[in-house]
Amino acid sequence: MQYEVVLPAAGSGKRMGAGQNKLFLYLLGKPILAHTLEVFERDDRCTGIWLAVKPEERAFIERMLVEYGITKVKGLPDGGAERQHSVHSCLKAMEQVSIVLVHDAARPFITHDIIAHLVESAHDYGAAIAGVRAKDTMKKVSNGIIEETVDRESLWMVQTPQAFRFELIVEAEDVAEKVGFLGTDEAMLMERLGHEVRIVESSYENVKITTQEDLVFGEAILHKRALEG
Ligand SMILES: Nc1ccn([C@@H]2O[C@H](COP(=O)(O)OP(=O)(O)OP(=O)(O)O)[C@@H](O)[C@H]2O)c(=O)n1
Ligand SMILES: C[C@](O)(CO)[C@H](O)COP(=O)(O)O
Repeated sequence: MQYEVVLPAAGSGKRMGAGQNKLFLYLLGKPILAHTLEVFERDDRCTGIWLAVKPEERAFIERMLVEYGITKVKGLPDGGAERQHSVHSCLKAMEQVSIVLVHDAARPFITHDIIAHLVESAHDYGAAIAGVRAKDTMKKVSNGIIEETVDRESLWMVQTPQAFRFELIVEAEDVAEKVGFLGTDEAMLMERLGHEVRIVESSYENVKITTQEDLVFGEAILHKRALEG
């Protein structure tokens, strides 16, 4: 089952505090963005990559594509003020496909087996997202006071990729834009329209590089994988 992937890469990395797009930071001698691009370049099921970029970073990223031999990129539309807008910008630029994946470019450790499971689930059910079960006790807090402990058995920490039948996510993004709804992931846009969204068990290694600590964890993951061969 083939798919195309949307990689939002137009963020500012404020929580990283690096003073630049965190995707340009290096892990083991390679930019985070290059690590992520290589995953999809090397996946035979991936027939196209769409990158949402900041206009002022487009030329730099185009040089990165050449440097790392990335040939599947079909377009680099302008990103938007919010992640959702960047994703929508890519969807608007795409031709109709069967399955589209939305994946944070800041998650370079995703693997082909999880992608394949997501694509299959999206084909069968319409929408499927990656996640892992919560490991810590989760509580609702208000003004520094515990309000409620949430039953951990039903809690998942949601990741990307998030995979969809193309027409379903395009409709959900269009409706969200029309009514001014802003979600923190694509699944929210589907849920609010009453669509069923399946979750696929992912890996705790599929971290989103967000703060400085994630760089340390990320290098450790790469070293571990290098030792595993
Ligand atoms: N307006 C935005 C915001 C985010 N992203 C992308 O969405 C992914 C997940 O976003 P996040 O981790 O929040 O990245 P940043 O927005 O850069 O981080 P911060 O919120 O700390 O500024 C990243 O690959 C980021 O580049 C994007 O394309 N457009
Ligand atoms: C989409 C996401 O990665 C799922 O956990 C997350 O919501 C992105 O949040 P961010 O603040 O835009 O990085």
